[in-house]
Amino acid sequence: MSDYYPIFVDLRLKPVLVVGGGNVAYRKVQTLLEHGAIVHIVSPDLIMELKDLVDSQRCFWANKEYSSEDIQDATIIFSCTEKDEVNANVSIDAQKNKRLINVVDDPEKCSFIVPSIMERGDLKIAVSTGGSSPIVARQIREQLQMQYGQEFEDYLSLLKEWRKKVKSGLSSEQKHVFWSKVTDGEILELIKKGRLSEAKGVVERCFRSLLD
Ligand SMILES: C[C@@]1(CC(=O)O)c2cc3[nH]c(cc4nc(cc5[nH]c(cc(n2)[C@H]1CCC(=O)O)[C@@](C)(CC(=O)O)[C@@H]5CCC(=O)O)C(CC(=O)O)=C4CCC(=O)O)c(CCC(=O)O)c3CC(=O)O
Ligand SMILES: NC(=O)C1=CN([C@@H]2O[C@H](COP(=O)(O)OP(=O)(O)OC[C@H]3O[C@@H](n4cnc5c(N)ncnc54)[C@H](O)[C@@H]3O)[C@@H](O)[C@H]2O)C=CC1
Repeated sequence: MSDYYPIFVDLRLKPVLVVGGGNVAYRKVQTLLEHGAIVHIVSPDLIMELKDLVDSQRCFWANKEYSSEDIQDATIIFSCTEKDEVNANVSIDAQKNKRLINVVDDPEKCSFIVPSIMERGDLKIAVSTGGSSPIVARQIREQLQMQYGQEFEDYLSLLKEWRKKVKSGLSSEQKHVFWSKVTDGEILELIKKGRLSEAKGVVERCFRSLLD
């Protein structure tokens, strides 16, 4: 049986607790903010980068050591301290309260782990080694970034634009022909070469030819 079930969670406006104010906490906070979470940090100190985020009101900070009541309504909790005992307490409290918990230096105490992620518009790829080697997860993410370039952003938004029209305007057989044609590589190649309007024209013509 596999340990971790992967899902993509909508964290926009959801309260998330981060315990600790060092480099690892900073890395987790950055990704959380990029995904719209409301981040509450509890730590007796913060590295400068986190202090800047607090000063610019991008997240909240309680300047204190962690205690059980800090959990409040956080749906997801990250324990990012260097102290085993503190991390263990946060993990116990989180599990008692049935919240999801990530303990950064002990996969055994985690109910979830964080993958290495890359985005190209609507394309999001998350890579995990199940904790076996975070460095390998990062290296694979870097390779994927080279393989899937910026062109995927325009490519996917163009395909998305057509989804509604195709859904209501074509039969299931025609749909199959349409999607096979527009995803056969030609459109992607044109976008990659910076010829987006030409690519749009090819899609349009493909749609029309199916209606004839
Ligand atoms: C289990 C997990 C728990 C969790 O954090 O969720 C975990 C645990 C640990 N990481 C450690 C070390 C490092 N981790 C990184 C980086 C990343 N770590 C991330 C995730 C995870 N790390 C989860 C498993 C992911 C998986 O494997 O699927 C990434 C993917 C995501 C993120 O953090 O946002 C992010 C790369 C993001 C990117 O660049 O894309 C680097 C720096 C680097 O490599 O750049 C180092 C230093 C080099 C080294 O020591 O390896 C240590 C040892 C600490 C020690 O020995 O002191 C532990 C503890 C242990 O394993 O016991
Ligand atoms: N999962 C991951 O991605 C990685 C995990 N690690 C591990 O993560 C841990 C943290 O690493 P760093 O951020 O570099 O450490 P750090 O020492 O810079 O930061 C630890 C932070 O925890 C705070 N803290 C300590 N006691 C606390 C308490 N009682 N309540 C609240 N906050 C408290 C400290 O004040 C400090 O801000 C280390 O144990 C390290 O081995 C390291 C690299 C990557």
